[in-house]
Amino acid sequence: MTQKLTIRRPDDWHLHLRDGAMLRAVLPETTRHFARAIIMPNLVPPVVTGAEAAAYRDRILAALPNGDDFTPLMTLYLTEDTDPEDVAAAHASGLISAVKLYPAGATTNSASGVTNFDKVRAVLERMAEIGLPLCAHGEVTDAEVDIFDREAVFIDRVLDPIRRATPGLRTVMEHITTRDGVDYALSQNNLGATITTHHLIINRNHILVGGIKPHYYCLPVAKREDHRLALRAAATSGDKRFFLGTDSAPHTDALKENACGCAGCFTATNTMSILAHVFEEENALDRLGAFTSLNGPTFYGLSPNEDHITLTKGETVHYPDKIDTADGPVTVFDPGMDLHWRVEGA
Ligand SMILES: NC(=O)N[C@@H](CC(=O)O)C(=O)O
Ligand SMILES: [Zn+2]
Ligand SMILES: [Zn+2]
Repeated sequence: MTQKLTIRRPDDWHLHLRDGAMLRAVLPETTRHFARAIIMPNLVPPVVTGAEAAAYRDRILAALPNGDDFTPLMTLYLTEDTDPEDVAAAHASGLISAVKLYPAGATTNSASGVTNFDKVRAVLERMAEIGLPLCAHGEVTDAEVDIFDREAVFIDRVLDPIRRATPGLRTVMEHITTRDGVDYALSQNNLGATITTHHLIINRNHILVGGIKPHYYCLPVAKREDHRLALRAAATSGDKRFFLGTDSAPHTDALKENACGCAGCFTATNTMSILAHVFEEENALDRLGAFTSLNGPTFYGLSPNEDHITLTKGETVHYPDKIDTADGPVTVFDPGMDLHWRVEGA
């Protein structure tokens, strides 16, 4: 008997679409399955003002494949010069859904991020007043902190102090990668945590054993197996604090397979197949829809999508190894296993 699973159309609560030729090449990979996505603002230069977010939204809409129904949910990149009034106006007009915090230097295109958190106090307080969520890339950047500890240290030194100092600030811990992240999320209210597809699949051995695998390198870097298991338990638990943010982050092969390779895994293409596989392994197929389609809208105060998708299990599903772009090929994340779930009609 063919196994079938029908869920509400999913959304992606953390997505990098880039711009120009890359945007045009990767956008269909997301809009094929997803109805909405939180669009990351780490372009070069970053999307800082409401006017810049409006222009970026227009470029995304102009690049949409014919007939695809997709809503980009825009974000602003928080800098030490961000104007609370501009943020509030962008929120009031319905243009933006969140503000993104990058500690300066933490990840790809984060040079304009925050170093001195006192300088963004007024913006955070305004956001708490108006109910606008803060999405945080949760890693400290101090040279003396080991890269595998940077998420846990961020929670203690930055996130928890911000939340105590700004009661009511709705916060999303983006792409959590540790048991510490899961435990902190479970201890809080008014807080969500996105989990990526790839962090449910890989641990740090996948990056480093048998030769360095640049296509498994992303930030926050994958941690040891115990942390991956904690993420799988959280994602498949149904707990409303956890939802999908693929963090699908395209970089060309030339930039990944490089002496100083870029961080980011490109998972838009095969994410739904991989997630169905993971949830089936965890005996949690009945909770896939909560993770991909219900918990995110609940956190962001939106309705779940009205329409549905159906996944069927059958023969091995083949995805392209690479997506062609005018800038060069982008490698699709390899989960290292055969996939059998496919989204019907797509
Ligand atoms: N996750 C990544 O490894 N890379 C992201 C940035 C980010 O989400 O931190 C990117 O923009 O390439
Ligand atoms: Zn990030
Ligand atoms: Zn990201």
